[in-house]
Amino acid sequence: MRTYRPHPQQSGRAWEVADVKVLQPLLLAGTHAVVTGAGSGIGQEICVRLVELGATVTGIGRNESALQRTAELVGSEQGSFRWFSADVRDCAQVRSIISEASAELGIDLLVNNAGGQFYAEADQISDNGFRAVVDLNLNAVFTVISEAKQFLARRGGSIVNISLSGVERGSVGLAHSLAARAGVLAMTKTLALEWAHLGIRVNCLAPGVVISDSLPDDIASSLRDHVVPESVPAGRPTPTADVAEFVAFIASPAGRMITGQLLQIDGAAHLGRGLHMVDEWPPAEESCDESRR
Ligand SMILES: CCCCCCCCC/C=C/C(=O)SCCNC(=O)CCNC(=O)[C@H](O)C(C)(C)COP(=O)(O)OP(=O)(O)OC[C@H]1O[C@@H](n2cnc3c(N)ncnc32)[C@H](O)[C@@H]1OP(=O)(O)O
Ligand SMILES: NC(=O)C1=CN([C@@H]2O[C@H](COP(=O)(O)OP(=O)(O)OC[C@H]3O[C@@H](n4cnc5c(N)ncnc54)[C@H](OP(=O)(O)O)[C@@H]3O)[C@@H](O)[C@H]2O)C=CC1
Repeated sequence: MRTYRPHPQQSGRAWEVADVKVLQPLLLAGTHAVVTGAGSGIGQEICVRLVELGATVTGIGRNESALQRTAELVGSEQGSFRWFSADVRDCAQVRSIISEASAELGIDLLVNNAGGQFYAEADQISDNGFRAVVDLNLNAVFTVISEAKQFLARRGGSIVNISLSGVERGSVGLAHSLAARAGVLAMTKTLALEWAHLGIRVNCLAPGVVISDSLPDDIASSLRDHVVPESVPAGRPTPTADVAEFVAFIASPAGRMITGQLLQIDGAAHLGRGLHMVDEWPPAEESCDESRR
């Protein structure tokens, strides 16, 4: 099987640095953003960058010490960060937090980033397992958006739903998650239509393989050593900073006509052989023969 490596000219330090900041300082001054899953990984990076660009950011997640860590990471010279601990699947908690955080400020940007799944082939996913993943990655997104709508409508805000690269195709081990994310994509396009007259824009950003600090070591090394070389034509993972910068761009005036879109930030992974997030894929020939008997 062919494996992918980064272009040699791009392997030097200049290309590797996480700092891809291209947006103007204080671009988002005076705006209020709500970010779910703010205590780690992509969500944490988004919070740090939005505050740096001058936004007031409200972060939501379950783990208080993780959210506190994000609060410590954000600078204090530009915007500001406060956080609420909540499970995004809990409608009552979401309603009360969104109202408290946004009654005065309204919402200019909502980032639905909280999400995740386990990896299993479809016949290893129980009804409850399927339901749990759809609850987190689809139903909770609708809940948060519904509660935020009245505050987004005040000044015409923007919604960014963090999706998964490959959402329009398939990837082994992700039937539940891709079903949920495909639902979010359909919802994104529909709300972009329904709410355009309110000035609300709705988009999906779909990272490819992101190896953030929050991943357990064994998963991080499996992604780095197997999934990226085998599945990402660009031969490199997607840095969290690239996702954060694009979220800020979409929220800025430069994004004012961008709505109903899916942007896959993935080094062409969605055009490649697909992700195989389970061991032993394709199955050994014996097991194919076995199943034909
Ligand atoms: C192509 C282009 C490139 C595409 C490039 C794309 C790259 C993809 C890489 C993606 C990376 C990420 O998303 S990074 C995000 C990493 N973080 C996470 O994924 C963590 C979040 N995950 C979770 O919290 C859990 O997995 C989740 C199920 C969603 C929610 O947990 P809950 O506490 O609600 O649920 P639980 O009570 O634990 O479990 C509910 C049911 O799920 C079952 N379940 C749980 N884990 C299971 C497992 N490993 N295998 C089978 N079944 C499992 C349980 O047995 C239960 O079913 P019963 O026994 O029947 O009751
Ligand atoms: N890493 C990757 O390769 C890719 C990730 N993605 C997606 O990007 C998003 C962020 O992932 P990433 O940063 O990598 O992973 P993380 O696991 O670091 O981030 C997920 C965040 O969601 C929060 N979260 C999970 N469940 C809930 C819940 N029920 N209520 C509130 N918050 C919740 C977690 O915090 P807490 O547990 O404290 O609640 C955590 O901060 C996810 O949707 C993920 O699926 C997409 C493509 C690739």
